[in-house]
Amino acid sequence: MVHHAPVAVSAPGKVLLAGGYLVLDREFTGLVFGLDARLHVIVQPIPTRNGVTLNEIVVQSPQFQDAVWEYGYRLTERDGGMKVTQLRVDADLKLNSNTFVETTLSYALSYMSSMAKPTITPASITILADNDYYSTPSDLANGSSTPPRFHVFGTPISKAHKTGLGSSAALVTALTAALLTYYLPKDTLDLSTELGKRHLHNLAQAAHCAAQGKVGSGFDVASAVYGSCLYRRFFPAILSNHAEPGQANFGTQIKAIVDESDEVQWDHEILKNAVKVPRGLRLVMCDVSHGSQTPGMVKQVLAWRKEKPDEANVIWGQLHKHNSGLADELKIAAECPSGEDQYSKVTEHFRSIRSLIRQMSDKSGVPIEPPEQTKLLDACEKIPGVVGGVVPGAGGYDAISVLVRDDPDSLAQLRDLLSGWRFMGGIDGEEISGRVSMLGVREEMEGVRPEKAHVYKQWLP
Ligand SMILES: Nc1ncnc2c1ncn2[C@@H]1O[C@H](COP(=O)(O)OP(=O)(O)OP(=O)(O)O)[C@@H](O)[C@H]1O
Ligand SMILES: C[C@@](O)(CCOP(=O)(O)O)CC(=O)O
Repeated sequence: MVHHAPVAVSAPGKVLLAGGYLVLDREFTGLVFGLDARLHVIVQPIPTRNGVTLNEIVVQSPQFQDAVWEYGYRLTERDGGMKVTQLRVDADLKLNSNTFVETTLSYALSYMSSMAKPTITPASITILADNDYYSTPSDLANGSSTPPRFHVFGTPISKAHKTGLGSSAALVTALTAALLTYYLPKDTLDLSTELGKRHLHNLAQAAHCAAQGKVGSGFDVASAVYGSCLYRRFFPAILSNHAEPGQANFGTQIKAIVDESDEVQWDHEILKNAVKVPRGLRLVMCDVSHGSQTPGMVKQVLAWRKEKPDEANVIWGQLHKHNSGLADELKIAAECPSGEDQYSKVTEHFRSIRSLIRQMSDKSGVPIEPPEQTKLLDACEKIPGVVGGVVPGAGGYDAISVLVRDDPDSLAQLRDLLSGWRFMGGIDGEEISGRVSMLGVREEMEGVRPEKAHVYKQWLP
């Protein structure tokens, strides 16, 4: 049997600071920051134990309850790729499945078996998420005890309160990268090269879209692979017409999608050099606990744009100008600091973006920056060290992002404001209330990266 050495890979979370909704259209770009909250995946040979069948991959996420998923895999006929099936399931299959893990396994194993015919040996996979992906109990959040490296939440994943940092995109990316690194020789796929990263990106986007059941802009997977960047999306048709794992020709199709055949070419753009944060500033993410995201926001905004293209396109154009201006001014301030008021243009762009987002909210009827978030952002802006803030991504009641001077005084003032804040809002006629907490995350430039597997020893089976 081929013996593979254990591998570990991590991928960052994300925040779409500017370009929500616009980035769905290839005409516009999104300013996306990778965050230093990472999703870690470790792959190792399966420990021998009774009952392990030949082709078995066991995945576990030890921070959560009932988070062990066992899969069998087999190469299918008619070039259908590798079929991955959950084992030992019973009546509660629905409760205990993990679509993102299962789909990523099917896509990555199918891609690999369509190429150099590597031996897919049984493996044990462990997923570990940095604590900020989920709201932690208050003793962790207020810093009264030293948080463990990986907090054990003790609930099923479905019950954990997500903070919106893109856990599924980071998971799919880190899992895909870990599987490729574990099973393929370095001369077939090397993630430290541009080509290796591009193949990872294409495969992770395909798996993430399939697991989500929709083709989004893909900014979250792009930043999980490449880190902070200015992102222009891919043409969606590249992922809307292929077979599913197990169906005829999936093997050839997924290989063409990942390696890019003559007919299949990706046209996304990743501009890493366009994104900088001046030394002395940092991004802060504030989680609105008990907030919730109104479903269908994207659908409703796009429906409004379709119905009133003239009205929407004026706002889209102005927003794009300020989104790009924000990225440009941050870069200028990072590269050539220019005295005390060096951030005044950055602040102006933040204010214009917020005002345009509120117009978008009014006209589309979608609470992208709802009044409660307006109050919170206005209060943050009054703190002297705050350069600006926005509702990131799709907006709504989930979170706000603030760019602030990275000094203890400014951060303490922001933390004080947030810890005393009581959030009251209404979603679809339902009253919600909650607290706001400052997450420990900040921007990070680096995307996916290899880690040392032995570091995770105490959390492995
Ligand atoms: N630590 C984990 N272990 C195993 N699976 C996980 C883990 N974190 C996330 N997942 C998978 O990702 C799913 C959550 O994906 P979803 O897209 O709803 O959240 P998200 O990516 O964090 O959201 P958002 O895009 O709003 O930031 C979970 O249901 C699970 O399948
Ligand atoms: C609204 C949208 O542009 C951003 C959604 O961002 P988030 O999931 O709220 O971080 C959708 C997308 O880009 O796929």
